[in-house]
Amino acid sequence: MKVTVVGAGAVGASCAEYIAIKDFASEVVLVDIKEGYAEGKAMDLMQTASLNGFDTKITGTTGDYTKTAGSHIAVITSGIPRKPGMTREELIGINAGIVKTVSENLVKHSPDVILIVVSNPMDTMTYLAHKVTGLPKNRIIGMGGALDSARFKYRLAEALEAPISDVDGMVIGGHSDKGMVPLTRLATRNSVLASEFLSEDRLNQVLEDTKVGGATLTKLLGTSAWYAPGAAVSGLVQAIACDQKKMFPCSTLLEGEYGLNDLCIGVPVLLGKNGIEKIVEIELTDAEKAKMQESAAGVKATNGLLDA
Ligand SMILES: NC(=O)c1ccc[n+]([C@@H]2O[C@H](COP(=O)([O-])OP(=O)(O)OC[C@H]3O[C@@H](n4cnc5c(N)ncnc54)[C@H](O)[C@@H]3O)[C@@H](O)[C@H]2O)c1
Ligand SMILES: O=C(O)C[C@H](O)C(=O)O
Repeated sequence: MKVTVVGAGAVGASCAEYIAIKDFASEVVLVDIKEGYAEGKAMDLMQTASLNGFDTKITGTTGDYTKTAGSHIAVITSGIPRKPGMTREELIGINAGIVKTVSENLVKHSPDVILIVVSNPMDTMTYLAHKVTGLPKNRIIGMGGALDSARFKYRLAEALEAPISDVDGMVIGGHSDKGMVPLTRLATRNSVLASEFLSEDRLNQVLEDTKVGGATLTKLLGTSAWYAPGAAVSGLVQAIACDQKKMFPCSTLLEGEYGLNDLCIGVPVLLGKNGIEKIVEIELTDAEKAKMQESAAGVKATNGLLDA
């Protein structure tokens, strides 16, 4: 199983590291535009192999896509991250051009590839990848909900004063400060609804903290986060590589599902060897449906900037 990761920066390198540590891929190719950078990151990571006990071979290249030929899965993390005070949507001007060129290059050398889009604004970049490659919808996956759900569980565990392994929860909707829809109604501690333990106010606080999870870290770090994003991507890659049929909220092209059309947005999907093998439609309340509609309107407004 060959995996390419484009962008050897914070998220790309973290993602490559988690993939290698989990030791399910034979090969990871890192690609960057900065001369020598991907080669350097690959060498540094390979020097952790004997320490961390993995056999995955990691190599790096400065923009030579022939080295990515025959990739089963490719992750796109190339692009600029936001700085404190910015929104993800403000990155579109620079990142759209990068994601377009990178997607074209990847598909040219690996026509059967499954793409995982990470660069922000992620839902719009996933939609753009569809437009430029024309790949079937099961083979283009946007990563956002897996990360947002991990942050939701972190905040739930904090509020419940419970170990994280005790809690479960999911975030759907757009991967943006305003567009996320954490499903607090369905959050649980060991199958018991979180609302049995937490007041409505406390659950709302969990919801609000989750939605600004990325912005909170960006303020602390001066750039956006990478450990949890890298881990979340590696989870999606593993689910596909190992045909796990695992459920994650991912950004996918909707054609009527959830009453939405012609956009990519986060909904639960099953991931296996074919990429997105099923979009899971769960029954939402009227309030949750309204939030999804609002979130979709935000994503569509950003998509509209692609043509501008
Ligand atoms: N979807 C998510 O949940 C999520 C999570 C974290 C970060 N992100 C996004 O991922 C992107 C990367 O974040 P980061 O922190 O790793 O940034 P970074 O600056 O550390 O790394 C980005 C890398 O991309 C490279 N790059 C730029 N143009 C390229 C091109 N044309 N081809 C190949 N490489 C190119 C840069 O040289 C750099 O090394 C940002 O857009 C960020 O907003 C998304
Ligand atoms: O917050 C960001 O800009 C990066 C990423 O989307 C995240 O949620 O960590």
